[in-house]
Amino acid sequence: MDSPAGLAGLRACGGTNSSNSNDREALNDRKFLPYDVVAREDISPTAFVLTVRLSSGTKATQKLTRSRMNDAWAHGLWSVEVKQPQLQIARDYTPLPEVYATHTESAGESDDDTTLRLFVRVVPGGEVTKYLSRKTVGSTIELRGPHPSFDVVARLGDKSDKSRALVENEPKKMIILAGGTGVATALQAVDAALRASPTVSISLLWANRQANDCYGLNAGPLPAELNPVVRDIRALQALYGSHRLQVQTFVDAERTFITEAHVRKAIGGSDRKNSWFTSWRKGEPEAGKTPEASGADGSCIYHSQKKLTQMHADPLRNRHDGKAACSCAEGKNLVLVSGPDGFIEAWAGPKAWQAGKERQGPVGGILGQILNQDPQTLSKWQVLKL
Ligand SMILES: Cc1cc2nc3c(=O)[nH]c(=O)nc-3n(C[C@H](O)[C@H](O)[C@H](O)COP(=O)(O)OP(=O)(O)OC[C@H]3O[C@@H](n4cnc5c(N)ncnc54)[C@H](O)[C@@H]3O)c2cc1C
Repeated sequence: MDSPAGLAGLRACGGTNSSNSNDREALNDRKFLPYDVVAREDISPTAFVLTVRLSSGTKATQKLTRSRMNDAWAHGLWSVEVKQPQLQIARDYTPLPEVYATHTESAGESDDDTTLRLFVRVVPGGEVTKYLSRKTVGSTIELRGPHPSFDVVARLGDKSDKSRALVENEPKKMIILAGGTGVATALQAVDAALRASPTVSISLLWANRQANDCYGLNAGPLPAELNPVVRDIRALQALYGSHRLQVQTFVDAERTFITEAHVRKAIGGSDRKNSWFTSWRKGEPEAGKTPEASGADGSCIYHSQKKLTQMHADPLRNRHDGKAACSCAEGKNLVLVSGPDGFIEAWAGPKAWQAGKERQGPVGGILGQILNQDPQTLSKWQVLKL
């Protein structure tokens, strides 16, 4: 995640020039709109999930909000900004995927449901998180968005809504290294990828400070006793199969940490004999494979490694025209790194500022060491710093 005090977290709080009042009063990326807090679930003294809904508006603005949320969910990764009105500052938060629709009967199903769930951790001295920590059911907060981030499904190989064949024919892997609330972005990616294709499998490595942040993930308590994030992960596993969403948790307080060995194992997968990892260990390229054989087009916005270093986010795809967004022969496996700046830097190197936007920059850190040693590996995997 970006530096909270960085420019990405401090977009100007302005209005919209649009003449269309529905447009202005439905969720939009220019004007902040009031949302009611309709539920609050505390995970620990410093972490909680707020469930919010558009405060007012006509049926038309609610439907338009819902339609914009649907576009954002179709895109995959996205965030909204929350404004602290006294200080006139805003910060980004990542809506948790609508897995709650599997826990409740009504939510997420109607065409005017504007519900969003935000997972927030209070940071010491943090202005917006302090403000949000005081919010209870009946409070109002102001939101704008959606702000699209990366389109993980396109990067895995999907070309359009009408042509899912690419992803379905080619098993793809996604490895996610998540630190703390970085799990919100991880869950967006999990939901988007598993929904898109039955042949994507995911390994989520989730690091937390305290055990109760991820308590009950691997066994034990009934869903009602679980915190909302753990409950969502279990619901996703129930929906798609725990073989497709493997989760390992690590707890600082218990001195368990994600290590390079965990990541190598996740990338190498179970069939070590035929994996790129074995080739890399032997210092040999995989038989018959060259970087070009992966089919990645150097000009493709989704699959060119060079282009990725310059990118801030992926454009929204036109989900209905059926046109291929890229002409690469195949997609990429993905390593997603989502968490505080220090976490991202250690695993994947720092992001880079350019022309007022935070770009991906080259892959460094531990993943850089792993991946850059073998061109075959680089041709098949992409790292996204989130
Ligand atoms: C795209 C995006 C999505 C995000 N999604 C979420 C989300 O779903 N949930 C969530 O809780 N946060 C999320 N964040 C981070 C969030 O935007 C804020 O930066 C964070 O909540 C702190 O805001 P603040 O105003 O309370 O702290 P600030 O007033 O900005 O910072 C106060 C102090 O705390 C330090 N600090 C701030 N954040 C952290 C941190 N994470 N770890 C360690 N020190 C920190 C700062 O360096 C500073 O010294 C996201 C950020 C981005 C860019």
